[in-house]
Amino acid sequence: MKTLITGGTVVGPLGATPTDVLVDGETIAALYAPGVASASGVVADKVLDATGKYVIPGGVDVHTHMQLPFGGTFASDTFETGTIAAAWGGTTTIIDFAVQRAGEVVQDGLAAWHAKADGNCAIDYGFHMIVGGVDDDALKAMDYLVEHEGITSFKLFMAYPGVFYSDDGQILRAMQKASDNGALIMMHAENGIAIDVLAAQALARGQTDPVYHGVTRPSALEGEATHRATVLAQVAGNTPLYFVHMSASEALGVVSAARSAGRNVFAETCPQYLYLTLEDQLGAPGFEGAKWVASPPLRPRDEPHRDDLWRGLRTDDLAVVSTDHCPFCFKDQKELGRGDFTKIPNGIGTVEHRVDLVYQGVASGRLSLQRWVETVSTTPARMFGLYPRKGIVAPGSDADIVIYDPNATTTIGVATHHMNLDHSAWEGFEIAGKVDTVLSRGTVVVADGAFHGRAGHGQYLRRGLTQYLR
Ligand SMILES: NC(=O)NCCC(=O)O
Ligand SMILES: [Zn+2]
Ligand SMILES: [Zn+2]
Repeated sequence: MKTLITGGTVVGPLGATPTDVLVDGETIAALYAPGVASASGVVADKVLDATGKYVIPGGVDVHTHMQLPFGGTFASDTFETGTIAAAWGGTTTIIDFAVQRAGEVVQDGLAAWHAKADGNCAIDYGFHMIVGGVDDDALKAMDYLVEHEGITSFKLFMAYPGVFYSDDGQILRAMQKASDNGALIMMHAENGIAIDVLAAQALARGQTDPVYHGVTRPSALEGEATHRATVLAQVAGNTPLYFVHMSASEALGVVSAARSAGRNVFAETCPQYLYLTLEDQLGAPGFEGAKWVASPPLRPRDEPHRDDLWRGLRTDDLAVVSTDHCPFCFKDQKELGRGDFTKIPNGIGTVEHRVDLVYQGVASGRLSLQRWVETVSTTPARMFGLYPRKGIVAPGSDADIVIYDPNATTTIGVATHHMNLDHSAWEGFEIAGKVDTVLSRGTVVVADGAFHGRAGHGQYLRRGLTQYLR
């Protein structure tokens, strides 16, 4: 089956160029200057007219938590519902986090994630591994996963004592292992020990509302943990280090300084930290703010975090925008924390909206077209060993393609989204631009306002080592 995409402007890291794209089967076969394909007699089974639209590589969301058991419940999107929602939003690859908890065998945690995901995903998927219990066996398993399972990134937590938390010694040992086997260490950098003290003190004062989740996780404690992790990575042998869901100016400053010193230190942020605030969302009246309880928390409106994060995206100090998609319904899930903010399951659902939300940076003049594509697709693919199979519109790459209409508009809301979530953290957000058509490995999965894909189409991706080292 051959598909010719005509009349569009292909956007990639090198710029935006009017180009026709020929897809043959699951991959991109050729790129043509406008009109050259028809003049040279190229015959296709299907023609997609992309006139006036951008043709971009499918989005790569490297931070999702489908069906994650967390906070006494499970993230509400399954691999099926979450990947269908992702496809609607122009994301054609996710990397989800398989989990090993302290005392568990790492390979058992991985098998549990395959059991949830295999045969159920509508788009391609890979896994990182959360190592919740760094010990001799887990360290050995890290080698095994890199060599045999295509899992080349491991998340550690300086937050959540008693759940996923690693102490500095455990972090150092895991970093030493990654220095040896080439894996990337992903870090949740918040000082969880200090945060637990602040949270207990707030509760003792009767401060139980969702906003205190933010108040008790100050940005300085993200900055402190970020600094500590960069020092530990240096001591461990200059381990490549990637900070997840960065929210704070202090943390970004640490990353900028490390990068200026030539270190292999990288970071992602998420749309919630670019747009939403502690006062406007987390501080909503009553218990409403629970919808936006996530860690790190939304930051105060009058502090410089959001502007700094946008600047970081421009300079590549922030290389990636992921979602940290971890949805919990308001009813019965977020409500577990009524009267005690520490019991509100942490997480926000955004997997469907990332490509649109970052495009708003282009629409508002804060980000170039190239940086949009780099931060949502090309760099995540390179960072996590998927390039050039993913992340670029080029001959030989998987035909994961989004036709994006910059002249259409959409409004986000629970009535129209496809995530399994009874509210939207983005309710009423007006979006300039719209995902028009989505191809996943050559198959049209979204077109004409309808989903044409199927659960089970998505393939497991064995990943190589990071390709983003300096
Ligand atoms: N971020 C969040 O609040 N929930 C998901 C787990 C994590 O990434 O820390
Ligand atoms: Zn985290
Ligand atoms: Zn996460």
